[in-house]
Amino acid sequence: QLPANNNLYEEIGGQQTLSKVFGLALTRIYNDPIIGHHFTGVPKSHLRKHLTAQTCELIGGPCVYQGKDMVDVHTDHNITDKEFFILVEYVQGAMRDIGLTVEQENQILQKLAPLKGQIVYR
Ligand code: HEM
Repeated sequence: QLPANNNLYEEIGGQQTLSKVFGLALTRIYNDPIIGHHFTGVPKSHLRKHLTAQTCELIGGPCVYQGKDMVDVHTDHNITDKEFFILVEYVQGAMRDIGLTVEQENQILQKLAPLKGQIVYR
């Protein structure tokens, strides 16, 4: 682990908070009638771990994402723009429900948004 150095990461309560956010978001995502089917056979704990580390790293926390390449894991799913936004809304809703401020929410979403090009189907 690298030393922590980021205000946003510290401010929200670090990995513990991120893990709660993704735990809640993934429960909802796995049950969603439109996007839930993509996750059949994918252990929730696996995604939770990787999403937490990836987001921690993106907001300057002391984590190194050790999951697979974003294009490689998503390409076979032919994910649409609409599906992407459905998932992001669950992440946003979970941040709200866990108690992050709208400003913290937006700062985190701004870091996730640029990944869209690697996730949606072209
Ligand atoms: C900001 C949006 C997203 C982020 C940050 C993200 C991130 C990730 C990460 C970190 C993994 C784990 C990689 C690994 O296994 O090493 C993953 C896997 C996966 N993602 Fe996403 N993802 C996003 C959007 C989506 C969307 C919109 C869908 C589908 C509707 C989706 C479907 C999947 C599936 C099905 C897997 C598992 C693939 C497999 O293990 O074969 N993702 N994603």
